Amino acid sequence: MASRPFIVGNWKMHGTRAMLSEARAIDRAAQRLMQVEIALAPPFTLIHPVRREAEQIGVGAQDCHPADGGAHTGDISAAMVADAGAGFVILGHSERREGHNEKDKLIAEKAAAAFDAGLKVILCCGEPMEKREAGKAVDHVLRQLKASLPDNVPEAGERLTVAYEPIWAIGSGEAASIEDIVAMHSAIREFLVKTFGEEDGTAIRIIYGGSVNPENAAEIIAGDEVNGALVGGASLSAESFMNIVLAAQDVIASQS
Ligand SMILES: O=C[C@H](O)COP(=O)(O)O
Repeated sequence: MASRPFIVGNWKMHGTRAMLSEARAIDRAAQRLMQVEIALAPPFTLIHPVRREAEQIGVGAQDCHPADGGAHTGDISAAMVADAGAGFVILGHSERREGHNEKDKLIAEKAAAAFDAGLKVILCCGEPMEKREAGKAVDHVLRQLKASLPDNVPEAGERLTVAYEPIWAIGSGEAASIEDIVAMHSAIREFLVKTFGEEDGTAIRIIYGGSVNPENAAEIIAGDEVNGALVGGASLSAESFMNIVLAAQDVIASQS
């Protein structure tokens, strides 16, 4: 695990302004938990309000369009989310790959646009159950990752985070086993070092997502090559999200 775990709450399509009280509570609690890097990715409509309310935590978007602007009704560019106050964008989430038929090439184009706009990128990858059962999970994830990366990743160690999210673990209440998580993260690390060189390849954070909750967070975050967590359902209440952050803080304390 890295010295400073990265815990990101992905609110998905949840949240109206009533949720701002949760963001405020998370931000207040974050002041006492500086050993953990905390961020929220609310829906587009809440990026600016969350940024205004929360000073200690990172704020990001859940998608962006690959073009700078133009006739794309309903879409939002990377520069627009940056202007709204986002510092990063989550790309390649399986819910976008499946629900919006997003392919690796488009995701790589979105990532290039995000980097150009000065954003950091959390790039998601993960296998469906059939691939895991067929013993092809690692091959599938590495192929997906390779194809979803843009040709140029500026300051990769600092600006790229990889999120490993096995599709079957998302929202199922059934996280992957720690052995499977560590094995996949180690394979991803090897790929990143090969692709970006020793320095950047070891600095890129690899976080795990898929049914992380306050009960399983410590075991997952303490895993080798696990640098944090991408949390969906359990990030919707400040209490459960901060219990995950506290678990990460305890892991750091126990290792120092
Ligand atoms: O982006 C977050 C992941 O899809 C995990 O969601 P979950 O924690 O609800 O399983």
